[in-house]
Amino acid sequence: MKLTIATRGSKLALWQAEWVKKRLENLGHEVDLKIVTTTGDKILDKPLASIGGKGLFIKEVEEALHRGEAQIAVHSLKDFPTEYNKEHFTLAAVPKREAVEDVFLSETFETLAELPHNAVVGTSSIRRAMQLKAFREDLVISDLRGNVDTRINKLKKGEYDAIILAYAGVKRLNMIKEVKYFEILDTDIMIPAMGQGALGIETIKDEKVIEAVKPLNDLWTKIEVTIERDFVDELNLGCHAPVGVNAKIMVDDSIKIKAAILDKNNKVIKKEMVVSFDEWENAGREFAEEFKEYL
Ligand SMILES: NCc1[nH]cc(CCC(=O)O)c1CC(=O)O
Repeated sequence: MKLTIATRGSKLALWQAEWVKKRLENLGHEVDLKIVTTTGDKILDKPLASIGGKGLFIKEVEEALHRGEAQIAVHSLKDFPTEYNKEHFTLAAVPKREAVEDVFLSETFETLAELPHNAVVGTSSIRRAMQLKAFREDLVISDLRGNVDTRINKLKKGEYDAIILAYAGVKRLNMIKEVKYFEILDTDIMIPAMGQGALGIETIKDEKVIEAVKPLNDLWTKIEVTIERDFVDELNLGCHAPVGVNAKIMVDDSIKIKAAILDKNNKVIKKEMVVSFDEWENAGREFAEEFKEYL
């Protein structure tokens, strides 16, 4: 069928929309892209958490769906709020997740541990900042906004000793080679954001459209990200809040969940839980219970 995908215009968003377009075309559909500019794209001088948090990269894209200009929106799942317009739209498919980790990038230092005392690390994410500080109290966190390519250019200009980004985004844009040193950060040190590394394919509530994108869904990824999203939702936190959460289905089918939050005294609280596969549906909300007393 004829389908239009609404997407943001950043290089990463376009790469992701093109990725979905190609797969839908392989399934025999005819696909166009419709590019939309969002509030999150326009305001580049403030940390995202300070401009209202939830849905900054979503609103204008959903408006294009409302106006009938597109039936599908492709998002970085990480930026897709747990509370969205479920009356009109649905998260119809989550493709297989890319690398979930964050990555350390530097022109001068090989690893995070080898950074000199008081080194300046660029990130505007409180999730990353709180975990960096927990790992190395001396590190100086400096604001860094912009698209993935903009942030890497700022690193190369020498404004930071290192920066932290989602590995998935850097990989998709094939930009690892632009930077001298990179280190994939173990999720024990840097717990990723909910849904990090995964795409969210949102559609209008039309059976034909939903059926068209369903083959792109990866059941394992869907289960992992559902646990992560339930966890964040249960704690009433947005996607720009100080919360890291990662669920991973292990080779023995058990599920390992890790999370870190910032408590009311600005201390990082970190816990891990292992559940059996058949408990996955309640796992995210149950795990969240263990964090409620700290918020
Ligand atoms: N917050 C912006 C954003 N949204 C998704 C990604 C990367 C790709 C992904 O996690 O799927 C990024 C960049 C980053 O955090 O480095």
